[in-house]
Amino acid sequence: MQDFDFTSLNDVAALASALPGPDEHAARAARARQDSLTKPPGSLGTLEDLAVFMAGWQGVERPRIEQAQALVFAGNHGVCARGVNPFPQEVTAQMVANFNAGGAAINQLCRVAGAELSVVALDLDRPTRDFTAGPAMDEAECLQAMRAGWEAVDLGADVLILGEMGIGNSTVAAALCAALFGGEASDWVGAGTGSDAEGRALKARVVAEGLALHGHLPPLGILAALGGREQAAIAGAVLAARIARVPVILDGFICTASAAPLHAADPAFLSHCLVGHRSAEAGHRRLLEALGKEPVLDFAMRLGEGTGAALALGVLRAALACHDGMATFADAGVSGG
Ligand SMILES: Cc1cc2ncn([C@H]3O[C@H](COP(=O)(O)O)[C@@H](O)[C@H]3O)c2cc1C
Ligand SMILES: O=C(O)c1cccnc1
Repeated sequence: MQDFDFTSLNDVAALASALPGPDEHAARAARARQDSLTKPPGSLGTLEDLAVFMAGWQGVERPRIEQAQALVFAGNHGVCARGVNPFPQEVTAQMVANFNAGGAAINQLCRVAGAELSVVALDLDRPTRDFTAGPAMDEAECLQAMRAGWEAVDLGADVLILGEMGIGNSTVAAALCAALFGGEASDWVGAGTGSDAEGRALKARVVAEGLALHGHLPPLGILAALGGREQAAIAGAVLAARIARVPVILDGFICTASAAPLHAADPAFLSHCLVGHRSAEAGHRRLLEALGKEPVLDFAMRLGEGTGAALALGVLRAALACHDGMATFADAGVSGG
């Protein structure tokens, strides 16, 4: 893959005109294989669609997952000065230490699902600016974080799982969604780590202030002005994977919202992305509708870190095991319908 110099957000948006598509020939061959396997056609439902999706992006009839990369990006947010976060901001760095020690939920789920986890902490001691006072990041800061995400991607991976850690970022995600897709601030605000009704009302007021300042910007301008470093890094990783045709599993509300500015710039940017689960965070249902994506799982989870995406990797592996390992009617001597 050619390098990209990240000199302007306009250049990033312009990448949309030269994106490689999935391999339609491989996808058709995979669909035909599904129809030849020893089961009534279509009876494995979404497992069949997942296998065909993977075949298209990997460009082979029988896709494999030998190397699954999981990336968790962490960042800190100036908007925490507004009191939108029940937990203190130090928890971001403390959780990064916990990830590195193997003690978080994402560590266990990656181990079970067979994904190799890397954590990328982005300037945790230098939070972004409070978006109700000005842009959270300027263009150069946003591009730098996007580049960090891009460079973290293993282009040889068979699938990429994305997650985030950043105290206060449920407010950031709500602001991104409201600016990109419209509606009231309160439509997108949820409990996050446990904000009560009063806390959620404060979050909605803060998001509305951010919208009034930055809501008019183009999608990637919105990412810079309302997002944080881990949101920009997730967008950069999604972009690198898209260009290298590495399929991606996004996580919950916050991870999906981080990729949403790319969708708003051009929906083709996210055509290689599955969403691992529907988070219990209030805005995720609405966001998935805006993106036109059905999640793999709906498990009432609302943690972040990439946990829902890692869990969905197990389903993806199951889909490929059936696709690859099942006998055809001809092989097994089973009579067709
Ligand atoms: C111990 C702990 C572990 C976490 N792991 C993910 N998050 C999640 O919660 C945060 C967003 O919620 P809010 O906007 O309410 O701060 C993010 O860091 C997200 O990844 C966590 C939060 C906590 C407290
Ligand atoms: O769905 C998410 O991404 C989420 C929800 C609440 C808190 N942290 C993350």
